[in-house]
Amino acid sequence: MDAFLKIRGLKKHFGDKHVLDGVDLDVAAASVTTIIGKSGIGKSVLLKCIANLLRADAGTIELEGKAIAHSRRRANSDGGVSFSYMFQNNALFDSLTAFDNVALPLREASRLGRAEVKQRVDEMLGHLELSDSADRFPGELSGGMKKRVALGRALITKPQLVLFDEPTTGLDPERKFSVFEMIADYRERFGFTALLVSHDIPEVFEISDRVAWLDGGKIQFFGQPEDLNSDATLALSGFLSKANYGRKSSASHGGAQ
Ligand SMILES: Nc1ncnc2c1ncn2[C@@H]1O[C@H](COP(=O)(O)OP(=O)(O)OP(=O)(O)O)[C@@H](O)[C@H]1O
Repeated sequence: MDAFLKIRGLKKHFGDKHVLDGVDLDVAAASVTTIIGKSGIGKSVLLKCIANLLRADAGTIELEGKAIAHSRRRANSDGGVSFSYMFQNNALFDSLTAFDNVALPLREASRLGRAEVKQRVDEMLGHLELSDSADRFPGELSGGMKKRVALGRALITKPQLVLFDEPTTGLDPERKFSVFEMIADYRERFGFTALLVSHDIPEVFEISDRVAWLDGGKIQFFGQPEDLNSDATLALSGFLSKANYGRKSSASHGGAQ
């Protein structure tokens, strides 16, 4: 069966820096795939190319067999796959309350009436433990709360594909766990396909069906988290051990250490 998201030969350079140099990646429908890699290696650039926020120099990106340009960023569109993007820096609107930030994509989609928008947003804020902060502006929220508002905004339209750029960075361990749990839970309920960028190794592996390691402009490893230790090259082992993950010296099995 064809991949839900299929990337072939993707290239992107800035000046003389070839950040993506022939990325191939297949993502199955309703799966969670996590891209890992060193800081500055090109993970966000890859997500931005998929989200159509950056134009690749070469290569193809297809969603359900259609070139990405034919897909839509919002749900309920007449054609293409609906997707949303959760920005690394949240990208909330400072002049809008938490409620209005989450409601914005629903209002833009605009087929829902006021009461239904309110009901959906209230429900989302409840899941995110933000009901008491609905009327607060981003400037009045903690870093973790802003992250959760951004998560709510990414999920409120029930998109088919969600791109998460470091959804848990800066959160305390408990909140980190609850954001991962929420992504897994929403995926279960709405069946979306998720592509994440994360440095939270090994916690993110708990919800990942597949892991893709980006290095040297290409996906150098693609497989299940369990296979990371057994199939890792020397270079990948080096990356994983710096991330405090993986087989250490004579350990017989992989897994978090
Ligand atoms: N718009 C841009 N113009 C010029 N260079 C860019 C641009 N966007 C990204 N880059 C460069 O591309 C490289 C990859 O950046 P990217 O943000 O994708 O890294 P990353 O793997 O997501 O890093 P991190 O894990 O630290 O967030 C970096 O060298 C960055 O400076």
